[in-house]
Amino acid sequence: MKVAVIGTGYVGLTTAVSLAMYGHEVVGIDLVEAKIAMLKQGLSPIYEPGLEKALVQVLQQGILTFSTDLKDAKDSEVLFVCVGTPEATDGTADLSYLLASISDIGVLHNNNPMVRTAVIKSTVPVGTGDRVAALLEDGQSLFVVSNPEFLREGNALADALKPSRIVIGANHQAARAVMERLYEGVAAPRVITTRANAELIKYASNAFLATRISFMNELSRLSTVLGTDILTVAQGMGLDSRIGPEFLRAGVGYGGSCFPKDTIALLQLAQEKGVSLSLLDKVREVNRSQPVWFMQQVRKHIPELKDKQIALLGLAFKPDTDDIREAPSLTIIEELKKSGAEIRAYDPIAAPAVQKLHPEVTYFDTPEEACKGAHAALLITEWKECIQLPWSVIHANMAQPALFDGRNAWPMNEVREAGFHYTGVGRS
Ligand SMILES: NC(=O)c1ccc[n+]([C@@H]2O[C@H](COP(=O)([O-])OP(=O)(O)OC[C@H]3O[C@@H](n4cnc5c(N)ncnc54)[C@H](O)[C@@H]3O)[C@@H](O)[C@H]2O)c1
Ligand SMILES: O=c1ccn([C@@H]2O[C@H](COP(=O)(O)OP(=O)(O)O[C@H]3O[C@H](CO)[C@@H](O)[C@H](O)[C@H]3O)[C@@H](O)[C@H]2O)c(=O)[nH]1
Repeated sequence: MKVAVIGTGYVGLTTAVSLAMYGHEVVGIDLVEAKIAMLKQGLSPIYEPGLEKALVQVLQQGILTFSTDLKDAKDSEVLFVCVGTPEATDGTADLSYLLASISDIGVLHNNNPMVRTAVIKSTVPVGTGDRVAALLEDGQSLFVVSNPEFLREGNALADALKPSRIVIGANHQAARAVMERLYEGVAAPRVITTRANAELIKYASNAFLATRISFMNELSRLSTVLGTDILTVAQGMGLDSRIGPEFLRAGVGYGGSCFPKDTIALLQLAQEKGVSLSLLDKVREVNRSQPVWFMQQVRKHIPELKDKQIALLGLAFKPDTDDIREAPSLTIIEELKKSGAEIRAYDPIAAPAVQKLHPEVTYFDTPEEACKGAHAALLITEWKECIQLPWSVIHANMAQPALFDGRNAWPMNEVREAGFHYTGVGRS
C-alpha cells in the first residue's frame, strides 16, 4: 500500500521504517529540512539501536523516501500522523502540531481526491479523533482512525516490528478494513474498537505503568528504613502471574517524553470532566520527589556537598536512547548545583544534549575519567557502559569511594567487598 508518515521523530521514523520493512511504499514527511536532508542520506537524526541500519536498507530498496512537502504524499492511501503532542503550560496536551497536520491532510485531499485514511498515531486526549473526524471525515472518501503507538525508546524498531498489540479505533467498517490490510503481515493481537476507546487504552496503559513504578519507588523508601532489599521483594512479587515481573524496578524516578506528559494530560482530561484521579496525582507526586529523596540518601553519607566532586554516570532518561526529555538526571543536576557540588558527568550518547542545557557541568569520555578524584559516583542511567566497571581502578582513583546506585544495577556485594560505601534504592 502507499503510505505517508507525517512527523519523522522517534515514533514517525520508526513507523516509516517498519512499514517499509513490511513491504509498503512509504514517504516520510517532516517540516524540518535538516532532518529530511539527513534521512535522505540514510542518517538517523535520533539514536535508536538498529534503526539507521534498517533505514539504509529500505532507502536502498527505494521503498522509503522522504520529503518536506506533503504534496509528495498525494497518492498515499493511508496517512499516519506522528507529530508531537507535548505538554502545554497548563498540563494539557498541546494539539497544535496535530491540528496543523490534519489541516494539511484536508488540503491535500481536496486537491487530490481519492479514498484515504488519516491515522492518528500521536498520543491524544480522548475525543480528539472524533473532533478531527468532524473536521475531515465525509464517510465516503476520507476516514479518521486512532491507532496509538506503544513502542519504547531504545527498543523502538523491535517493538514496531513485533508489537504487543495493535489497537485500531475506527468508527467505520471501511476504515477498519484498510487498517487490517495495512497490518496483514504483522503477528500481534488486535483490539478493534472505537476511536475514544483506543485513545483511552493508550493513556491508561502509560498511567498504569507509571503507577507501578511510583508504587515501587515509594516502597523503596520504606525498604530503606526497614533494612530490606527491594530487588528481592520485587522478584518475589513479580513471580505472581497476576502481578508479573515488569516495571517493578525502583530507581530515581521515571522520565521520558511519555509518562510525565501523558499522566498530567490524563489528569487534566479527568478534571475537565469533573472526575478526580487522586491515585494518579500521587503517582506524579512520588515521581517528582524520588530524585530529591535519592539526593537525601547521598547527603546522609556526605552531609556537606559544597565543592565536592560528584560523578554522574548516565544522563539519558533510560539506556539506549539520546532522549533527555524529563530525564531524572536533570533534576539531580539542579539538586547538586544548589548544594554547590562540582559535577563530572558521563553518558555514551546523551551528553551533548545535556551539555546544551548545562555547560557548567564537566563532561568525560569514559565513566572511569568521570569518577577520577570524585567524592561520590551516582548511577543515574543503567547504560551497560556505566555498569560494567573496573572496580579496583575506580576505587583507587576516587577521592572517596562512595557509590550511590540510582538504578540498583551495580553489583552491591562485589563493590562492598572491594571497599566501597554502597547505597542503592531500597537496598541494604
Ligand atoms: N517517543 C516515544 O517513545 C513515543 C511512543 C509512543 C507514542 N508517542 C507519541 O507519539 C507522538 C510523537 O512523539 P515523538 O517522540 O516521535 O515526537 P518527536 O518530537 O520526536 O517528533 C515529532 C516530529 O514531528 C514533526 N512535525 C511537527 N509538526 C509537523 C507537521 N505539521 N508536519 C510534518 N512534521 C511535523 C517534528 O518536526 C518532529 O520531527 C507524541 O504524541 C507522543 O506522545 C511517543
Ligand atoms: O521498572 C521500571 C521501568 C521503567 N522505569 C523508568 O520509566 C521510564 C520509562 O521507561 P520505558 O517505559 O521503558 O520507556 P519509554 O520509551 O518512555 O516507553 C513508555 O512510553 C511510551 C510512550 O508513550 C510507550 O509507548 C511505552 O509503551 C512506554 O513503556 C524510564 O525513565 C525508566 O527508567 C523505571 O524507573 N522502573
